[in-house]
Amino acid sequence: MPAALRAIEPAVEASPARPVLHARGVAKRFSNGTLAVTGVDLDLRAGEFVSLLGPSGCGKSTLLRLIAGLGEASAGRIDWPTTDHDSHGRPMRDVGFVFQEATLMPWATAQRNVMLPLILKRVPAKEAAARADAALEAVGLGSFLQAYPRELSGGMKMRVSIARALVTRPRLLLMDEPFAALDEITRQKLNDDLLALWARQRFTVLFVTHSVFESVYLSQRIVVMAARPGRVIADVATDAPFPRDASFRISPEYAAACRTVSAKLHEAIVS
Ligand SMILES: Nc1ncnc2c1ncn2[C@@H]1O[C@H](COP(=O)(O)OP(=O)(O)OP(=O)(O)O)[C@@H](O)[C@H]1O
Repeated sequence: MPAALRAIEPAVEASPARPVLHARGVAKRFSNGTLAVTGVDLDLRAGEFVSLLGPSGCGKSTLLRLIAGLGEASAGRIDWPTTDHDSHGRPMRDVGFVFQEATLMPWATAQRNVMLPLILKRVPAKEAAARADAALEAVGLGSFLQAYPRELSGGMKMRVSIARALVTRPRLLLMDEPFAALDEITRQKLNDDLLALWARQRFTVLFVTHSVFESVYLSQRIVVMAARPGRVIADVATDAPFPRDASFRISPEYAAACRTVSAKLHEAIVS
């Protein structure tokens, strides 16, 4: 296996049966009284690509943040059945997070940005640099290691952000509308490149989007949420085989899956 791929190999073997996350009855009420999500059940298995789809305000980001440990659930449980626990019995969540904004350090090169999570884990600088270079190569930025964010396009910045999230080989990659701010052509290219990377590495992905088309193109399962209060109303499997490419986008199978998911999204909006 080329070094670039080995460097961001996931810590978990891809196995469709191996559970990564098991959430039951998860609720979050904020201090102002807003019930952002309630009664959420969600299972993720190793190597799965799952999308969370729903209208604005249905609690997609809140759920992602709870899974990442960036906030406590008000009720319910989020278990990590195959994850080690620390001495206080807390799960070592081991997630990578990609936000809608690339959130790069503007004063640092692409390489230094991607090294950051490794440096925070006290990985020696030389090893961190080598792993950052390999991760950047894997997202197609091998020639931009020393570029600063201001020298990169929006799509390239997002690639750096993905490399930074994957460089620690997380058990679960959480992506919160990562491509929403990009133009359609760049977005489709990044969809393709993300799928190609996922096919090689088989990390587990939970991907938040507003787009039916994006969710159907990328995912094996689409979890549809409704708002007020935020809750899961459907879990739709998309059986089309991988790899998926431009021909899938114009296939009857894709159109049919988009219709099914659109109908669920419509239910979510009117419910
Ligand atoms: N920190 C907070 N304090 C109070 N209410 C919040 C907070 N964060 C989110 N909310 C509310 O919780 C609900 C769910 O918000 P959330 O951002 O999770 O939804 P979303 O589906 O990700 O929305 P969008 O698609 O617009 O990003 C909304 O009503 C939102 O206003």
